[in-house]
Amino acid sequence: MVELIVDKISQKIDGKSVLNQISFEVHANDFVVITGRSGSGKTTLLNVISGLTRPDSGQVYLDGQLIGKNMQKIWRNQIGFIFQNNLLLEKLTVKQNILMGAKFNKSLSDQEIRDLLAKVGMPDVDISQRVSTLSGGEQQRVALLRTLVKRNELIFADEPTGNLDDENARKLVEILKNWSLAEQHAVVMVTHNLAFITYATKHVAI
Ligand SMILES: Nc1ncnc2c1ncn2[C@@H]1O[C@H](COP(=O)(O)OP(=O)(O)OP(=O)(O)O)[C@@H](O)[C@H]1O
Repeated sequence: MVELIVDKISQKIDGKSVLNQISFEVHANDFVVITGRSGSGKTTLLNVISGLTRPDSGQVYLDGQLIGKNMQKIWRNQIGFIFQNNLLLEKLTVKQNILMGAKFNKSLSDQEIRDLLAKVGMPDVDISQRVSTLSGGEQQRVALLRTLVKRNELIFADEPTGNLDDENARKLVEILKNWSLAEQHAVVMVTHNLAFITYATKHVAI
């Protein structure tokens, strides 16, 4: 079971204090929601806790190990990422895009892919159609599945609902939340949408 400890992270950018002594812990099943106004430092914090940038002070530990260099192996095995602009390969099909995630783990049968699509409210989609023919909300759900099939114990999501209308945004967050509960996995989600605090096991306001 994954354990992430964020310990007194502080960061200045251009002399301005962006993060000030931020601490929280993430355990299996946690759904951590990080909120803050635009420019408050949400993405900066996510970059620090995922090891992309070093903080001015403070530490981040993943399963007792200090996060720092050599993160690639950890990303592949333990951490999945979801961003606002998930880059699907537009010329490839729904199935091919989802399998790109699965290749890190195991391959999936067509029926398993259809079952996954049904779970995210897309039971009738043709898995051999190009993703470019799907709506923006559908593409975002395919991108979410591509990450989920990697079966990482921890997912970092940076404004994953950014391009979606309210209804589709809520659906996507519910999928993530249900996945976290069902698989005992953890999610750290950055959002400016305060409505999503209701899904949180922990709320970090910055
Ligand atoms: N590379 C950089 N160079 C200069 N300033 C930066 C850089 N990256 C971030 N900043 C500044 O740091 C602050 C925090 O930025 P950050 O992107 O973390 O905010 P955010 O909360 O994610 O914002 P948003 O919700 O608008 O995406 C902002 O004032 C931003 O202008």
